[in-house]
Amino acid sequence: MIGGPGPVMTIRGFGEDSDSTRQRVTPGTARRALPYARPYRWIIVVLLLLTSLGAVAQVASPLLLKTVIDEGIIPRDKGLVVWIALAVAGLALLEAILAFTETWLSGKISEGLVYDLRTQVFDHVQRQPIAFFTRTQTGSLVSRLNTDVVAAQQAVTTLLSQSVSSLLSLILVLGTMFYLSWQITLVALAALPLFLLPGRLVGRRLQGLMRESMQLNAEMGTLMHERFNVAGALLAKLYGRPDSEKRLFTDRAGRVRDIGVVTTVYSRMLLVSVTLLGALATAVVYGLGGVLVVDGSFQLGTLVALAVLLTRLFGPINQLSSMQASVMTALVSFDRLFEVLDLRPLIAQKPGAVALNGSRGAPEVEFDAVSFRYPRASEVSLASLQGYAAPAPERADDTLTLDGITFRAPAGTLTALVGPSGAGKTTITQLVPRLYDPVSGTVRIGGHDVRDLTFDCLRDTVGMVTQDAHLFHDTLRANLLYARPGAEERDLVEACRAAQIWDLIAALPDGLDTVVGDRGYRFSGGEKQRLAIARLLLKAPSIVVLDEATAHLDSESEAAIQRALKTALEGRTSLVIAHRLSTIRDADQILVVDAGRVVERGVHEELLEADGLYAELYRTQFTRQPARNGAVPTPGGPVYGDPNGAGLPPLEGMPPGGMMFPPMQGPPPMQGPPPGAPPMQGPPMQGPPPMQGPPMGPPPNGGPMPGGRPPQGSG
Ligand SMILES: Nc1ncnc2c1ncn2[C@@H]1O[C@H](COP(=O)(O)OP(=O)(O)OP(=O)(O)O)[C@@H](O)[C@H]1O
Repeated sequence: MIGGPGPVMTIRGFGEDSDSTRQRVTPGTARRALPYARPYRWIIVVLLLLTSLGAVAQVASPLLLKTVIDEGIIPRDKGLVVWIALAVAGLALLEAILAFTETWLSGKISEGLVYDLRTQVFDHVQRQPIAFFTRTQTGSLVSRLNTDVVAAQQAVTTLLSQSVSSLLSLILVLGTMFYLSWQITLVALAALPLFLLPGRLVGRRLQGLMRESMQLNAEMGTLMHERFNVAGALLAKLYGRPDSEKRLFTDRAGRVRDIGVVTTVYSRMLLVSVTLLGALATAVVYGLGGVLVVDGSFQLGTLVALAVLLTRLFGPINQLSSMQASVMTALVSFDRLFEVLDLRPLIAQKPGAVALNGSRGAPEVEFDAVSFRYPRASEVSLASLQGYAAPAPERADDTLTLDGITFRAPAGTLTALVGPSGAGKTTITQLVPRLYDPVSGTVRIGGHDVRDLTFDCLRDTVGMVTQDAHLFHDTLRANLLYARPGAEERDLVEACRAAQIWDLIAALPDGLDTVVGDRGYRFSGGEKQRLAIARLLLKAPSIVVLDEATAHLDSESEAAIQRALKTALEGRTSLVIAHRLSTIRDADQILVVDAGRVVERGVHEELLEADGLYAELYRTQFTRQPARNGAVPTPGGPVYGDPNGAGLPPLEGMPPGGMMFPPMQGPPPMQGPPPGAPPMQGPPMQGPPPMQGPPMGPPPNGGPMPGGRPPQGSG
């Protein structure tokens, strides 16, 4: 959610959305919640026994009080007084032991429940497809795992520790009172329905308030989450204004405060009304009982015992009536958790899914008439997790993002995807590891429909490096081991070396134990991508899906990434969203994607010759700078660095192989001097600094491009 400049933007959050907050608890929620107590049934049985024993102890002490007054103090029997005093002390000790054991047992149950619910929800959420996460607010999701889980647990604990003991206390206290004085007990019983009324009335209101409060807390959490991660903080620093940011937060925190006040008032109202009723009933007992004692039809000890019993009668009633309210509010939390648990992952592993035979080398990737549209929010997520209430019902947009994509990427070859922005290149690559499923057509790996393969197999087979490679806020080592937990130190070093990042890591004081900042913000874009390549190399997948960085990199990083990629793609079936000249030149096939379709396909020269979209893209994307003297690379003409064009001079204005940028004004920089030329002193004039790494110019012998793709089978 974004706070606009100036006055706080009106945000249609869930606080104002009646549907999501006033919604009643789904019928059957309580029945569904009960099985969560099943694993603890034996502890629950012991707990119930102990609480029942506690209830008996509660009734025993007023009876001892009556005995000590009527049979010990008034008849002056010192021996009996001492014995009863000892019994009271023993009873107090027993109650203390019971209370301690009950707390321990109920703690075991409640924390166990929190653990069970959290792990279940976490596991369920992590199985959701990527579309779920693109639609969901992280803060709201985290709130479900924190606040709702705890609220749900509190209800179960309250129910367990209070329900049986309160009910038993009520019965025992009433029975004892009846035995002592049926008249006074009848008066107390007459007041009983009054005690249940506030719980019933306030409980409903509390339920609504609870749901709203949870949602407002989640909104506040989301805001903090969004603003305090590095990307959000950066955006806020660059575009946000501290005052409007503060106002936005103050607004949300204010709503949390307001609802907190109302909730407290309602909860307190419940307690106060029950206490008031209790006090009124006690007054009746004092009045009625006192008159009976004065009349001599009642003993003093009995009146004292009745007064004490009465306080123990209202305690359980109070608990029972507030329990009703707390269970009702807690059902809201269970309901909100079940809502998440009921969300069936749109992409799931098929029963009987198979794994590929890993020993057969890199498999082929095939798209067969694949069409795709991004799932609608309602298909993958929950309105209450998306943070905004949709202003209107979601538009049914059935426009296809991909329309009938068909191609084969033969085993061990490089397929480059090029096309205008928004054409669908990333979408195509996301169908290979099943981040999404097509709406029609089939994506195959090694001849198998990807929907028939196990998730483990897909994870092992397909490695993906995105432009903005994510790193966890942990050590470099932990980030690398995430791809292959069992990797040894030398494997890590080797992968880092191959990814051209080892020198940098070795130079850090803590080496591999350096902690990466939030989302890898400690490293530059180029460094992060090389770390991601190292992670990919550790995983050693047989299919590589790569989105080349579009960012301008200095020539050194560019060359380093290129070398890293050379290793990463070697001997693997690769699908690369190409932004580099060297990639499209070295590609075994280029697919030109436009508006969700493959509009051209072939190799570089063929496509240039066809003078279609590719030739246009080539001129605009790959050779941005107008050439010297206004010349542009000639479609179909000789290509600098082309193995077949050995010895041909570079096209004017075109950077040497592997370099998309920068534009050249002078002769192409070379790492080494051209054959026969005197060694170059200093950087070349007017051009970018000389490249480190593989020479960027055409090889003198007309062989394959250095830094480019090795000949088939070399890996
Ligand atoms: N998660 C998503 N939900 C809905 N639509 C999406 C989603 N991701 C992408 N799109 C849309 O799908 C279309 C294709 O996007 P895609 O990212 O595949 O394009 P691209 O060719 O990779 O573009 P670029 O070169 O700019 O990265 C775009 O119109 C985009 O707006």
